[in-house]
Amino acid sequence: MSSSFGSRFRVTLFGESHGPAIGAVIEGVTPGLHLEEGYIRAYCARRLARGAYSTARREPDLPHIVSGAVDGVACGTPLTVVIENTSTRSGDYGPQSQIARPGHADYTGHLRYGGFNDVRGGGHFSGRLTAPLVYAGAVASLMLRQRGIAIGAHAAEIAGVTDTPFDPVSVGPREFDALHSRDFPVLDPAVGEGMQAAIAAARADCDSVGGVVECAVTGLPAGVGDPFFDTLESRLAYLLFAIPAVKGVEFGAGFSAARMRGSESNDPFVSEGGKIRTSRNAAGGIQGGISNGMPLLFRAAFKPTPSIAKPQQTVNFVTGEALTAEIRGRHDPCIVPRAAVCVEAAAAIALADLLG
Ligand SMILES: Cc1cc2nc3c(=O)[nH]c(=O)nc-3n(C[C@H](O)[C@H](O)[C@H](O)COP(=O)(O)O)c2cc1C
Ligand SMILES: C=C(O[C@@H]1CC(C(=O)O)=C[C@@H](OP(=O)(O)O)[C@H]1O)C(=O)O
Repeated sequence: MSSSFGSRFRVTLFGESHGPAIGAVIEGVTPGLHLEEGYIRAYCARRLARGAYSTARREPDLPHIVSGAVDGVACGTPLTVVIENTSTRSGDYGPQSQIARPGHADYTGHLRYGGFNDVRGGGHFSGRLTAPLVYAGAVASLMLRQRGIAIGAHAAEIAGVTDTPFDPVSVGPREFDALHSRDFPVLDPAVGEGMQAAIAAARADCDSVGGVVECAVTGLPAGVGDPFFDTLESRLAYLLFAIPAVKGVEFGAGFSAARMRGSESNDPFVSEGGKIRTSRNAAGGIQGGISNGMPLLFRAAFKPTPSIAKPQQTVNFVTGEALTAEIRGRHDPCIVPRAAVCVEAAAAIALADLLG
């Protein structure tokens, strides 16, 4: 069983998409931390379904704190947050409960839990579990903010439409603030229009599209991370791959470094006012698994949403009968716009755990 992560900042997720509630138990919160309601509300709101590019399932996702805080101040003891599921429509899953939705976790979940898993809405596998993940990320971000660490993410690519990338050397809180104030998380709003048109076209075709989230962290001191098994990349990737539908993670130049020469991939060192920096940042701020003081930069690839209305070949995994699946329900035609904050949250949790 592993719905828990971390040792110094530990997050346990619980619940299913169509149960009464989902939530998190968060351990390692700094005693006395002010759980700023406005900050946490705005942070979590970035994950809410909205516009024509999200699922039609709409819920306020109000966090109810049931332990670990008094009058909005963390006690330091386990902080438990409960978020009600208020818009379930389980009838969409009744007749298809034994049908393996291509791309979803119905079949593997059935194998892993001997058929006792809650299949409604993907149960514990659902992207819905990112609501408490994001709440925990908001708390972690408040802790990181006290250390001058800031995190921002944007939809770098959707259906082949690309946003302006972060400047790998100078990216900072100014870009993050702009992103956090926008409904659609892109640096260039005109690009966002193109992305939304591509999502609408896929939806009209009973299909879905994927994309890439780019994330940056600034203010992280040099020297964080350990070889071999606790490298900064490993710790971040571990959390990023917990987000449903993430299929690839790269740091800095990532896979494109495989096509560079050493002279392009190496970041020249410079000394500025007694501080050592690099004049480029192909390393994404990490060398030898340890932060070098430059912005951390990484990208997470999201596959297209698996539940699509287009007829697909599959089987009933109990009887073995061949079927054509025509999936009903309220699904995101693209996960990426809502997932940018999930990537920020995953990074915040990983870093809060590393920094202790
Ligand atoms: C924020 C978010 C929303 C998602 N929305 C949907 C959805 O509406 N329909 C769906 O089939 N999958 C959705 N997913 C993805 C599935 O949960 C995921 O593909 C599934 O659990 C299988 O896991 P895997 O893709 O990592 O193998 C969403 C994921 C996230 C992070
Ligand atoms: C509800 C959310 O996302 C859900 C994630 C999801 C999935 O299969 O991952 C399937 C859909 O839910 P359902 O089929 O149960 O209506 C999405 O709406 C959410 O993110 O809050």
